[in-house]
Amino acid sequence: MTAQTLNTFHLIPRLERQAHEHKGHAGKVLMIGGAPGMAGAILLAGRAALHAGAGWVILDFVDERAISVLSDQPELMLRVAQVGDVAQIHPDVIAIGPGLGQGNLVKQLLSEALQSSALLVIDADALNLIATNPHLLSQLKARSSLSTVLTPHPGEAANLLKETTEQIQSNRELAIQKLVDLTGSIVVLKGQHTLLHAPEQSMQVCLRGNPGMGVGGMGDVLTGVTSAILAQGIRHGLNAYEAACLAVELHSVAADNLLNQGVGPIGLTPSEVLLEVRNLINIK
Ligand SMILES: NC(=O)C1=CN([C@@H]2O[C@H](COP(=O)(O)OP(=O)(O)OC[C@H]3O[C@@H](n4cnc5c(N)ncnc54)[C@H](OP(=O)(O)O)[C@@H]3O)[C@@H](O)[C@H]2O)[C@@H](O)CC1
Ligand SMILES: Nc1ncnc2c1ncn2[C@@H]1O[C@H](COP(=O)(O)OP(=O)(O)O)[C@@H](O)[C@H]1O
Repeated sequence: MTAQTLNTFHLIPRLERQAHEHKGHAGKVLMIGGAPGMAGAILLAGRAALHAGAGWVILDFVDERAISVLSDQPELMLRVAQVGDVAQIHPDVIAIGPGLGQGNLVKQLLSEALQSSALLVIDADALNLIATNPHLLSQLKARSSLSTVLTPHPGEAANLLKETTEQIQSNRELAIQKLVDLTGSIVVLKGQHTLLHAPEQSMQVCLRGNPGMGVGGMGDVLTGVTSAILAQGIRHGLNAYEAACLAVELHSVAADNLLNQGVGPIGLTPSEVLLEVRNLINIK
């Protein structure tokens, strides 16, 4: 199979806000992560979701101590993660994984997310948990079609397929096909020339982006942007595959725009990229 080059910006007008719309039309995103030492990952994902247009963004922190030090974005709703939150909050989209860590509570939170009817974005440690826990994998497979987006980098893809990073990178198209077959989900295989694929969808490749994106937190921003586009797409006529494709292209083009403005590649930050994503979504 040969991937088609991603070309999604014609979808942006569908996200346009009509005069009568309120935050409910932009969707509610619940993000779960932020274990000790990794609060920044979920905070970046949350800030990205906010700047990419989600109506509400609620961050569930695994590390309760993190909440008191994170006050630079008061629009975010900060909570301590607990079993039962998904049922209480009723999110449109759940993103789980950035800085999630491992452990029993985290497994229960992931299992709860996998059983919910919300759209799901699964990243980072949540992918590694699925890779080592057949019960979580079967819960993932039981989800309805095109309701879940997985965003592995090559290391996480290797864990899921029980291969090495080198094997993944030596044939990325084969790897993403195997990931789709294994999980039945929308898969975003990150890295240079990010690939997207899903059951019954055509494989896409993103030829945008640059090595300035190789910095901790850049994937967390993609998780946030993807969640926000999914959340807005529900009431704006974008399916989850279209939303994932648009998010990847926005993220990469934002990083390229910054490069063209003389920002980076060395020292380009995820925080700058998420602001440029907002600029791109609002261009008419
Ligand atoms: N501010 C915070 O709090 C932040 C917290 N974070 C959180 O930290 C946790 C650990 O996540 P992590 O991804 O950094 O480490 P990890 O899973 O060991 O994978 C690294 C290995 O994967 C591979 N690999 C990756 N990309 C590749 C590529 N393009 N091309 C090829 N290979 C590639 C590569 O493997 P190698 O080549 O070495 O075999 C590499 O060594 C996680 O929860 C995350 O959310 C981060 O989000 C950062 C900001
Ligand atoms: N050389 C590159 N060219 C294009 N995109 C890149 C390059 N390096 C990294 N990226 C992108 O940056 C992001 C890094 O994500 P990830 O590895 O999950 O980082 P983190 O876990 O630190 O947030 C992905 O979207 C990836 O596609």
